Amino acid sequence: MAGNGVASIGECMLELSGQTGPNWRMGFAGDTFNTLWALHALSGDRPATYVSAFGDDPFSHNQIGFFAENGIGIGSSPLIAGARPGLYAITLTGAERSFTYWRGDAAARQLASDPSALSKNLENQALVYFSGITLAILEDSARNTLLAAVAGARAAGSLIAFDPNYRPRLWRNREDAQAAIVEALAVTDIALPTFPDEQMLFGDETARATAKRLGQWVGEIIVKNGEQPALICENGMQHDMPAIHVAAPVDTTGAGDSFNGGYLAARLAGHGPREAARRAHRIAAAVVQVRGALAPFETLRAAFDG
Ligand SMILES: O=C(O)C(=O)C[C@H](O)[C@H](O)CO
Repeated sequence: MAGNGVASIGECMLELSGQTGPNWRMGFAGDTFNTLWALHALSGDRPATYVSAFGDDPFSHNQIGFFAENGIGIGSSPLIAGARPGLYAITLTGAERSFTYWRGDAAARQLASDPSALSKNLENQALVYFSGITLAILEDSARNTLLAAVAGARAAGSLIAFDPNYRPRLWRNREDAQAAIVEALAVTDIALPTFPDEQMLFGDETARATAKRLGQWVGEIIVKNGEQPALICENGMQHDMPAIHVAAPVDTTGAGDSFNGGYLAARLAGHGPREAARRAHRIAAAVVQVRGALAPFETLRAAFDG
């Protein structure tokens, strides 16, 4: 029987954001963590676990401390001697973000190094979330371990949610990314792709084409498309859900991840896909108005409740 918890699997980095002159603000972020952050803010009664691997340096300690202060645990995730977190910096052109990474030897790459710890982390979860970035940072055999653990959680009754989140630079080639993402979709209940990513990776011409392709494997699909409407597909029914126009966005980092967190929180709370998408759009609109990927819990809660 699946339990009450929510777990997200991946890499949380050190984040440099909000550059003003030579000064940067350091925080913690990473796509799957950003989603868990919003999901946890909006479903605080559910135990939240960030499933990854961590180092033993001061930055890893601070990172785990930051999670704990905000009510997010790390379960049985490995702590690896001598390892440390990855780092990324946000550069803004207007509000549009681009990222520079230092992450090649991050501890998180070893998140599947202990298969039994990984499976244990996925026990008693109402929902397990992961992304294409989670897949991309793993060696082939570790990726197979991850997908087997996710399939095990699904067989035990957890709902599995997946965002293909394509980062070309993290993959050896396009074919590897396509194959791994299709394998992940085969164990997914709710897919949350972004149209421009799917267009880049699979050549889809429209969001509807993306939904049709993913419909081979997944019953519930939400195709995000920035400021364009999101396309919701559930059991063959399709709806366009308009996004919210933000007059003065400051930083688009984490908007899609936070949308996912809002959508999943709403679905877990019993809302249908359309109401979940409405709330998720409000969450994304709130997140583009703060610097960095994470908005304060109160901001997220106010947006969720409308
Ligand atoms: O790009 C990544 O791997 C990140 O996780 C950094 C950002 O937080 C993320 O991309 C925002 O979606």
